[in-house]
Amino acid sequence: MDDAHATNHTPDQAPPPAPEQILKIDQLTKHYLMGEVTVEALRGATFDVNAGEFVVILGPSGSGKTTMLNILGGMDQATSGTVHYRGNILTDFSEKALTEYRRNVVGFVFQFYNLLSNLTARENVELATEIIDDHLDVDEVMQDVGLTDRADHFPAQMSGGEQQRVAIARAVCKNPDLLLCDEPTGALDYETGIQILKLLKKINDKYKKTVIIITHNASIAIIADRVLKMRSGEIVENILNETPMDPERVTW
Ligand SMILES: Nc1ncnc2c1ncn2[C@@H]1O[C@H](COP(=O)(O)OP(=O)(O)OP(=O)(O)O)[C@@H](O)[C@H]1O
Repeated sequence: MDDAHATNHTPDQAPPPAPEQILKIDQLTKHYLMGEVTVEALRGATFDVNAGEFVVILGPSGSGKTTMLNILGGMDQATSGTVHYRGNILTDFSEKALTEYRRNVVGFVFQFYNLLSNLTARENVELATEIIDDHLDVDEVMQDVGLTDRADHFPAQMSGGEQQRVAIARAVCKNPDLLLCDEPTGALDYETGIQILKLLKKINDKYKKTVIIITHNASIAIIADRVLKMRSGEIVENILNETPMDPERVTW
């Protein structure tokens, strides 16, 4: 090969780096024993998630979405199969390692907010940061979620959408690697739900957090980078979306 060929690969022409994998889920099963009956909540679910992706897991009631999210969040144990988190085998973690994982890696957003009612919005967010060394700035995150003016209000003085914003601020402020959201718009009206989806997209863009949303609402899928469809404990479709839409385009 002559010199001209040897310099063929300029930085401009170099192929883009392979996406960094954050989660690798392989043949995951979860069985619940209910008296004599075994409920198979997960039946060999298999998929990967790349760092920074906005993922929507879609499925009807009972398809195993919450079970999946709880295992990915280190809150439940799989029956068999593996979950790798950045190359570490989460499904082999000790209780101590799982506690660290829940504390430092995962931010959780629940359908019904789960705020402490005797603390203000700001105090709810601050409390979550107290156990974290490298948390984000509380004021900046309160501003991101549009709640600077409501920071001193108690949950009972706030609308559902505002309470969900506090819950998102609380999860994001921990500076987690993974933001796991269980039906985050499920308890909200349409307009408020869209605002919450916009906020989650903003967090995904600004802080480069990997966001996973589980929902039965198929309309939300258009905003995702990756859509995973679940049925009866299995991933039946894994769709990469090259052109995710703005949440304003979602209708239901
Ligand atoms: N703790 C439990 N004990 C026994 N069975 C359970 C438990 N948790 C979930 N299941 C069962 O596992 C299956 C999957 O439930 P899961 O909550 O993961 O589904 P889902 O897709 O999140 O449903 P939904 O959208 O209604 O919340 C269901 O049949 C459910 O009844």
